[in-house]
Amino acid sequence: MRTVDEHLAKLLDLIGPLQPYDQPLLESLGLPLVDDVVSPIDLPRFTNSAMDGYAVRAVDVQGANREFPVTLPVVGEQAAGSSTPTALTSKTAVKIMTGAPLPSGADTVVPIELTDGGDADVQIYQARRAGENVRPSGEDVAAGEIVAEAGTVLGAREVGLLASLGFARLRARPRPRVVVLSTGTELREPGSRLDYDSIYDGNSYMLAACARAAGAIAYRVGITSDDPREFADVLNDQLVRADLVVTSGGISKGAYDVVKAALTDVGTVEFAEVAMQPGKPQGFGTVGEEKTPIVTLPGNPVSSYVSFEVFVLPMLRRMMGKLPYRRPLVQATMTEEIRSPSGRRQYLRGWFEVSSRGARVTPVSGPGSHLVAGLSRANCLVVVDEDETALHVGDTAKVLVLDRDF
Ligand SMILES: Nc1nc2c(c(=O)[nH]1)N[C@H]1C(S)=C(S)[C@@H](COP(=O)(O)OP(=O)(O)OC[C@H]3O[C@@H](n4cnc5c(N)ncnc54)[C@H](O)[C@@H]3O)O[C@H]1N2
Ligand code: MOO
Repeated sequence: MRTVDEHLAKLLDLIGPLQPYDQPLLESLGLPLVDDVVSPIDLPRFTNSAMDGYAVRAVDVQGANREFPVTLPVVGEQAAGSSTPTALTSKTAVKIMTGAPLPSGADTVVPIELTDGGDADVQIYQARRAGENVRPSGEDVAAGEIVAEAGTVLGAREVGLLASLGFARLRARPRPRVVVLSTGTELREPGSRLDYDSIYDGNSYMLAACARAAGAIAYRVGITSDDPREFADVLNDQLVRADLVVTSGGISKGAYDVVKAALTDVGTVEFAEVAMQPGKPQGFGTVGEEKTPIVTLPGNPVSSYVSFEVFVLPMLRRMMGKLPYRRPLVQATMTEEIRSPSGRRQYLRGWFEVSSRGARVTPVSGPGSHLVAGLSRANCLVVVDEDETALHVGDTAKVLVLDRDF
């Protein structure tokens, strides 16, 4: 049996980062930048007022108070976006709004609450220091400065900054298009009627959701039967829109293992056993003229989920240019004992929490790879290495905390 790490290395070899292109800014949310972004402008663009009030020279209002206000003539008004620059001479004031350019000659702004709010003349009730309530141009960003480095994953704050700098589009790698197929004659679409031995197709929904949560575009094709010909036809039809195909089921040792039957000796697909639990049977390779990568996951739902986490998620991240490829392991203290057979890396479902006592993890659900409700109650996977057979209360466990950005 090959190890998880050996298998993952082979999968990562199968694909590379997708070709970047200019994407609309909002579409690049969650994607890493391909290039450093250099600011074309200063931010603030121009020196402006932080308050609604009066732009003045600090020396002209020195010593002002409610008993002895300083009175100045109001020589103009400056609103944000009015496009007409104003200037101010000694011992005058310009009425100004928040965000409006500071008139030349002014060096401070007296908030309107500290004046009588006059239009022709204004009484100033409190002195301000030079620079108070003034937002200097370039204070935040200077033109020519690198504001975001290549590799930065764009979140809401970065998108806000880049829009503020005038970027409508950015070079980023496309989201991989993932075609998800589930196989099994026993499967039925949710919402349809069940026969006595049929079950609903949970996996194609779960895997499509996993792909979407990873930042990919998921095409859930749904169910194909255990007929290898039908599977091969559906697969061929889908290749045109796939950067990666992910299948579930039909790869173990049963009489109707459709994926294995259809893909053995086709393209470069190979089937292997990986020293992990769940997720022992695995397959991968390329199919079709374009050599589209395909990963065939086991049908047991928990096996499918864990295989996606461990193998497909790193592939999608590599295609998008996101680092690291693998979800980081964190340490947590076991609150209960767990046992594990040696020779296979175990991924046990757990509940991870951080409190004043530190990070702790508690096993959730049994180890059966059919226990989907148990899986849904977990928020992490406890990773027990191949050579470990037990973790005791108080031991430090390695944990993959699910659903977190990294
Ligand atoms: N003789 C052996 N039998 C099995 C072995 C083995 O080594 N020797 N390995 C077991 C392991 S481990 C796994 S995992 C499974 C993998 O089997 P397949 O990938 O071929 O999957 P299926 O047989 O098609 O299905 C397994 C199980 O999962 C259910 N299933 C399948 N698809 C879905 C779906 N879309 N939604 C919900 N449930 C699904 C299916 O009904 C089966 O119960 O093989 C073991 N057997
Ligand atoms: O290894 Mo299978 O993937 O346990 O259930």
